[in-house]
Amino acid sequence: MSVGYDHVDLSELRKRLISLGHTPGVLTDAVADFTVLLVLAAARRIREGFRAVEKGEWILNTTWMLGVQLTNKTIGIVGLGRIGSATALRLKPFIGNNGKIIYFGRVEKPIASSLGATKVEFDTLIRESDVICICCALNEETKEMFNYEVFKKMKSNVILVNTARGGIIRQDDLCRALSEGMLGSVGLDVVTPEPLNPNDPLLKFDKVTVVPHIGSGTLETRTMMANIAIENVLSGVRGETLPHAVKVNFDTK
Ligand SMILES: O=CC(=O)O
Repeated sequence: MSVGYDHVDLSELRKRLISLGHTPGVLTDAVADFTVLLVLAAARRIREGFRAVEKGEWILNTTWMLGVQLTNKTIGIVGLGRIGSATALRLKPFIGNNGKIIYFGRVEKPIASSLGATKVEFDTLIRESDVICICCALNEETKEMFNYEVFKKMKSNVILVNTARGGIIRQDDLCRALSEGMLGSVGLDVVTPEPLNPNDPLLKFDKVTVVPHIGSGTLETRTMMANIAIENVLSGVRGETLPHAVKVNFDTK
């Protein structure tokens, strides 16, 4: 019951002629909402704020706990597909008329032009963005695409949010970059492994917010996903084509 299928061995399915169903389309809004939530949470230091209140470390000082405002900023979206474009659409009012949306990778064409989003090289995106949202699928091309060399090129106060798959970020490199003082703040709904060990080094950085892969976790979306999964299963047991099938390509020649 997921839209992503990076956890399934497609070549094994192909060999065994097993069909694969997934639940596309219905989680776009939930995940896009959640991506915005993480952008704002990271920009406004929500995790540190909660902690300060809980630990009695609330300081009455106007220069304390200052965050970053999104007005006029450049948002970089990696993967302007369904979720990426819904995220960009939601973030557009926050950046205002002088903000910019740039993107790299897959694109839903009509949306990109109506957003006024500009396609750029990956290198440009990571150098110029104030906020980077990872919204692409995990595959051979995107695996560990965010590594130490990439973190080094980012703005020192960049906000990095990943609601796609943990494997797109090389996590050891992220910890190294953070321990060397790089990056502004980070919001992660996806990590490696899941669940993350509570002693994982990633959790010691105040500026990293990790949540437990709940981007699609609304009652509405999970209900739609369940219904799609049920339709897939029923069609499967009846020997019919799955209504929401992953293209496994059973070409065996
Ligand atoms: O991450 C969630 C999904 O792929 O459904």
